[in-house]
Order: sequence, then C-alpha cells, then structure tokens
Amino acid sequence: MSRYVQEDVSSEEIERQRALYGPLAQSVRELADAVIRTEVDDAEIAAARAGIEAITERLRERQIAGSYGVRFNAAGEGRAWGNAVVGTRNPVAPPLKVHHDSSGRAWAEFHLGAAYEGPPGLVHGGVSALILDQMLGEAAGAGGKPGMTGTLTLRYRRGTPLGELRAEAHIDRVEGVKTYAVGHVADAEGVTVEAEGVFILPKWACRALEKQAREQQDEPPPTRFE
Ligand SMILES: CCCCCCCCCCCCCC(=O)SCCNC(=O)CCNC(=O)[C@H](O)C(C)(C)COP(=O)(O)OP(=O)(O)OC[C@H]1O[C@@H](n2cnc3c(N)ncnc32)[C@H](O)[C@@H]1OP(=O)(O)O
Repeated sequence: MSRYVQEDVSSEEIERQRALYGPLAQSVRELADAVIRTEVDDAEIAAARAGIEAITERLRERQIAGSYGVRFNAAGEGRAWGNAVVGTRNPVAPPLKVHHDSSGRAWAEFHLGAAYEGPPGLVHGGVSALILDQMLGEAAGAGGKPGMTGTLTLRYRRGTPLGELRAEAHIDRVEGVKTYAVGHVADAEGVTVEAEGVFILPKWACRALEKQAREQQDEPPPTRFE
C-alpha cells in the first residue's frame, strides 16, 4: 500500500500539529537519553517504568493504521513526520533540520547524544550511514532529481565523536534517471565520514509523474518535505 497520502489540511493546521507533536517527540528523545544515563535506585526505575507504560497505553487509544507515510496538502507542502532522520513526530530521529538550495545542495547542523553511540563516545557507523543516506537524497531532491537510494558507499576516515556535527551533500552529476550525490559528516576538526550514492527514480515513479504531469498540465509535482 502506498504511504504517499494526499490530505486536505491547511498550512495553519499543519503548524498547529507541528507545535503539538514536535515537543512531544522531543520529550521522548530526552526520555531515551535519561533511560541510558540514569543512576536512580531500583524502586525509582520500577515506578518510572509503570508511568511510561501508562502513557504508552493512553497514546495507543487512537492510532493511525501502519506508519505515518509522507503526506501532502493541496499547496504541495509535504510532511515526512515519521522519517527516521528528519521526522518531526519521530523520537528516534535526531531530528535534522535540513537546509537546501535548488542547485542540489543540502546541509544541516545537529547534535547526536548517547542514543546514537557505537564505539565508546563515538557515533555508530550505521547512524552515520542513515544520516548521509538522507542528506544525499535531500540534495538530489533539492536539485529536482529525487530518487530511491540504489547504492550508497561510505568511507569512515576517523571516528565521529558524539556531540555537535555538520553534514553536507550535493549533486555530483545526473545521468537520466540516476542522480549521483556526494557528501560528508564533519566535526569541529573536519570531515569524519564521506559518502557517495546513486539515487534512482524508479520505473513506477516515472509512470506516476508522467500521469500527474498530464493531469496537471505540466504543473511540477511537489518535492518539498519537512
Ligand atoms: C526541497 C528538497 C526536498 C527533498 C526531499 C527528498 C527527501 C528524501 C530523502 C530520502 C533519502 C532516503 C532514501 C531512502 O532511504 S530510499 C530506501 C532505500 N532504497 C531502496 O529501498 C531502493 C530499493 N530498490 C528499488 O526501489 C529499485 O531497485 C531502484 C529504485 C534502486 C531501481 O529502480 P528500477 O528497477 O526502476 O531501475 P531500473 O532497473 O530501471 O534501472 C535504472 C538504472 O539504474 C541502475 N540501477 C538499478 N538498481 C541499481 C542499484 N541498486 N545501484 C546502482 N544502479 C542501479 C540500472 O543499471 C539502470 O542503469 P542503466 O543501465 O540505465 O545505466
């Protein structure tokens, strides 16, 4: 089932929801950090667990079926709020606030704390890959050449310390449905991980875009997600 959903919601309603769910997800991120680092006594842990389970039950009283998907309104505003890197409603996402320009560049400054650890004090290699997959994909999308990740190659130059980081990506070249993008993660001392990837517009999406263009008389499809 496609999780690209067209919804009839106003920009004001989107902002209301962002103000409601964004802080909720942030509270849960802080909870995850506290769970990793707490040293309170056993009785406190048991009480905290009971409280968390009660809150989970309250939130489960009414749920969407399946995942959040990507939702668009009539103005073409896209919401990938369940996304594992940028999702406003996803406590697993750091989340990154990604900036773009239409030449196919994307960049973000962000913080990775204890929840993203691999080797002691360092970012897990899979988390770096997760972030770079998203960043290279964002660069491809920003340049008007979105696609699914076909191949992603990383070079871990040195350990990435937990803390304040920056990621950048840009389109290197486009060959038909294939967009090649490159990027990196850096700390204050310089680049820690480099990536290159190819992002491919799948056959089914080519067909969908052609159909949409026919229906909307060449109006470009929405490509903007937050
Ligand atoms: C304003 C900015 C907004 C930004 C918003 C965006 C944010 C989003 C960011 C999200 C970021 C996160 C993103 C994610 O997490 S995406 C999730 C991870 N990726 C996937 O799940 C992809 C799964 N695979 C597929 O869907 C298809 O197999 C793909 C799409 C890859 C190909 O599809 P399709 O079957 O239709 O392709 P085709 O057979 O017609 O071949 C076409 C060409 O491609 C070449 N090829 C095929 N496969 C590969 C491969 N694996 N590596 C390299 N090349 C490959 C092939 O040789 C041919 O080239 P040529 O022979 O013609 O030269």
